[in-house]
Amino acid sequence: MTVRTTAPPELAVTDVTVRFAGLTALDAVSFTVAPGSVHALIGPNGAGKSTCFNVLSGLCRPAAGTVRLGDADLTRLAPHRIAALGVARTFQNIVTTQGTVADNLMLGRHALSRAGFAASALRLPHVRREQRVHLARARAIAELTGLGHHFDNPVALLSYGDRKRVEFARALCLEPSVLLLDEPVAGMNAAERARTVEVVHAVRAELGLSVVLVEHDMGLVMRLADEVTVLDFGRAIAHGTPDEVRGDPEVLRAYLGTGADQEDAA
Ligand SMILES: Nc1ncnc2c1ncn2[C@@H]1O[C@H](COP(=O)(O)OP(=O)(O)OP(=O)(O)O)[C@@H](O)[C@H]1O
Repeated sequence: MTVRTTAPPELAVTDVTVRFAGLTALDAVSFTVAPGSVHALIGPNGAGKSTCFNVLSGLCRPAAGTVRLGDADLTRLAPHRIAALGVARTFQNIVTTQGTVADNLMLGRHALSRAGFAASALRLPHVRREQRVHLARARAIAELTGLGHHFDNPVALLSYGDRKRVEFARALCLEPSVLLLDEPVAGMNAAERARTVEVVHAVRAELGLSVVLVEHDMGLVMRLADEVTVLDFGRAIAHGTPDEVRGDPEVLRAYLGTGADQEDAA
């Protein structure tokens, strides 16, 4: 497995505002994802977490504000350009069912392939060499994400948790410097959740990338995140370590004013 030798660039979100008709879904939201860190976005339903992910991945264009990855301005770029600049994402509700694990991971490598359509169709020697390199890398990513023994298996035969991790591994196959994980454990049982936490730790340690996480499972957020940004009605109401935001009065108020059930309330 290749280990990143340079830190990924900082991801800086500055004063991002998104409006849908009369509704301000994000209101001058700013936060910074430190290189190599896990940064969680949390908040009650409708707080603007998905909208924020959609801005980061180019699916939603902000009315104002900027998103920068190091020196690159990602604001308003098309999704494929943002992916090419090193920001990959998983989707909350997409669970792959077609092809083998290898097929899905090779789709993730496609954007990195230099071979043109004609050369690929003719299976020229340099194309076959390139394919072998991509396949070896896809296999290494499958090992890292706990899917190595399933590499040649049809995805449809895997458990739900493994299928969700195929989506995760496919995003890693883009060799991102920032990975956007949208509810990576939604719908998983306790064992699958624990496994996913281990995999995120392993990926981060091995690949050194930054992770931005939207997740309702507060236990997982507390175990994984270095920093947390709390959104409420489109505003960033708190930033800090998991312990800092857990004790923040405004955060407790946002979560129905109790705070007692924080582990479940988000
Ligand atoms: N395409 C859209 N058109 C109109 N309103 C939208 C659109 N997408 C989101 N919204 C609204 O923007 C606000 C923020 O929604 P968003 O989905 O970003 O919140 P969220 O924090 O991800 O919520 P959840 O935890 O329920 O997924 C909500 O009031 C939502 O109804």
